[in-house]
Amino acid sequence: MKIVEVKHPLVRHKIGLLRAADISTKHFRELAREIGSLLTYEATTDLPLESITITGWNGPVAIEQIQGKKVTVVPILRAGLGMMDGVLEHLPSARISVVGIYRDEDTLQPVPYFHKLAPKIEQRLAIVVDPMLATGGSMIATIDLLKQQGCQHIKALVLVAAPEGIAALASAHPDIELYTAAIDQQLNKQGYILPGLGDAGDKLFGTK
Ligand SMILES: O=P(O)(O)OC[C@H]1O[C@H](OP(=O)(O)OP(=O)(O)O)[C@H](O)[C@@H]1O
Ligand SMILES: O=c1cc[nH]c(=O)[nH]1
Ligand SMILES: [Mg+2]
Repeated sequence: MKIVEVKHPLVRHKIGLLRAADISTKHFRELAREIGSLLTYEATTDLPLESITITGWNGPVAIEQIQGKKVTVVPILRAGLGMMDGVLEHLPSARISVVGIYRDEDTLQPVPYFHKLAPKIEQRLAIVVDPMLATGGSMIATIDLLKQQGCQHIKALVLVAAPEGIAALASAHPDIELYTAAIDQQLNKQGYILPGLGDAGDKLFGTK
């Protein structure tokens, strides 16, 4: 599995701000969206371009545009919604494929409860977004679902990844690419990432 821990100073700065215990809901949301945008910039460096000729101010001019491959953004509910607008800043025409999965607090197993995928998903690049890759169970279940529907080209964008989650994801889906703003130290006994961000969904939605 290709793993990219983005080292850009803007990303390093913003992920540091996200770790503050007293961060406001507003600031957490802003930073999650902004880092989502910066990760998208990194994750799209290999999108193929094609040349076309258009009419410019002084006649025909050759320009480059991203080739026809369609994109779907896949937020994993709830917390993935916090990164979705950052992706759409760069890919405003992308279809959205919503996947609802929560992690059972006791077993740490992913529990699917909803999905509504974009049409022709087998022809699309899927950019899956979720702030936290902890055990990896939620991301693996989402990618299982996308592949069952025929999706072949998948990139995952997360804010913080635990080594345990990276290993599990690489074992289950070695063909995908993972972009993360930080690889942290470990999981605690409750399956939370250390030093991590705490509960990203609760921080984004103000539910605690
Ligand atoms: O890698 P895992 O061990 O599966 O854990 C990570 C998952 O846990 C969190 O979601 P949560 O279950 O809290 O749902 P929420 O987004 O609705 O808060 C997070 O947003 C991931 O989806
Ligand atoms: O650290 C973690 C792990 C799972 N889910 C979160 O929101 N945070
Ligand atoms: Mg949560």
